[in-house]
Amino acid sequence: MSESMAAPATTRRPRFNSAQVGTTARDWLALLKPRVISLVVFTGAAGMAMAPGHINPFVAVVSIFCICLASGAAGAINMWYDRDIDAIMQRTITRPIPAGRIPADEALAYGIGLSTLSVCLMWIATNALAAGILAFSIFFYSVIYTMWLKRSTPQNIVIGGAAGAFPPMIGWAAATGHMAVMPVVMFGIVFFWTPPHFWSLSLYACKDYGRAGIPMLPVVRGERHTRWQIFIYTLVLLAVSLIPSFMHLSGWLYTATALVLGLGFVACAVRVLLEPQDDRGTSQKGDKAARISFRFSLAYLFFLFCGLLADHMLRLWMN
Ligand code: HEM
Ligand SMILES: CC(C)=CCC/C(C)=C/CC/C(C)=C/COP(=O)(O)OP(=O)(O)O
Repeated sequence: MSESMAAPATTRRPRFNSAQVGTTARDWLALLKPRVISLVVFTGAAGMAMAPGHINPFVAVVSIFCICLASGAAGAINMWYDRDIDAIMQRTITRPIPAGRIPADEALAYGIGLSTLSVCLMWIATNALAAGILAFSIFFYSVIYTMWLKRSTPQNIVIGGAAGAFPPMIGWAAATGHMAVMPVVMFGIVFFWTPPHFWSLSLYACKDYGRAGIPMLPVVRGERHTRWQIFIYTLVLLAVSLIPSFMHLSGWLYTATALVLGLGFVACAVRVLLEPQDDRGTSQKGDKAARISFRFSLAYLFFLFCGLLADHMLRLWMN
């Protein structure tokens, strides 16, 4: 399959509004990709908690709420734009727009409205830097990743992953009004975590992406190549995760956490690499190793940032 692919034709539906189809609150919530938000918000809160000085608790809660709103709003714009391919893929066919429970134009208005609200509220509650990075993250995910990269290159999530890596920087900026090395390192960790996170899933969602014409790595370069890329990126991630230790930004507790989790992730990647497969690299075990690697990726990021926070608190307490 070529790297530059035409977007699939948009599904045509009769015009209707959400009152006519009995849209529920659950549908509006689903548009925000709430489970993804939970981890995005946690990384943003971690960036804020790592920052020096004291942040007013009310401002902290409002800032975290803004990251939550922004991430959800970007997810809604993503679902609006991707409604044609979401209607083709098994994994996404029951989403509110392809299932006909929310009209596409209402989803777009919702996404734009929440985006505007989140950025304005962040600016009022904190500062221009935090609001600016928040606005840029929404733009990066909904326009650069969703509308451009996702349908045009198998490197889509490597570059697009930057969108999801900004929240620790947003949290830090909200607390301090400026940037520093630590939030940039946290950005780097999430950035290099994204490829093994997503490519693990893409190995078992490969047929769906192929059918929808999306040039994800296993569709374009094959599953064997993707297995190697997952392995290489987990090694790079292990190295990047140790930067806080080498730069004396964190202590032994974080170093031990990063080593244990990092080696665990590398072990998952080795299992993905060595899983019994046919000549094309397709698993003969129902993609068990890739499913484990995807689940481990979520636990990895959560516990790594827990380790960073625990280490930070321990050092504050010791001093
Ligand atoms: C461009 C970057 C990313 C891509 C392409 C990506 C892709 C995906 C996909 C396709 C899923 C499956 C969703 C489903 O089952 O419908 C998923 C799940 C998930 N992602 Fe990512 N992801 C990215 C970045 C992130 C980031 C930055 C975070 C958080 C820091 C994150 C957190 C999660 C979580 C928590 C889930 C599990 C959701 C669930 O249990 O349903 N992802 N991701
Ligand atoms: C503050 C802020 C704006 C943060 C943004 C956070 C962010 C970029 C999250 C990305 C999460 C995600 C599920 C991407 C998948 O999109 P996809 O379209 O490839 O996946 P899909 O096929 O499941 O829709």
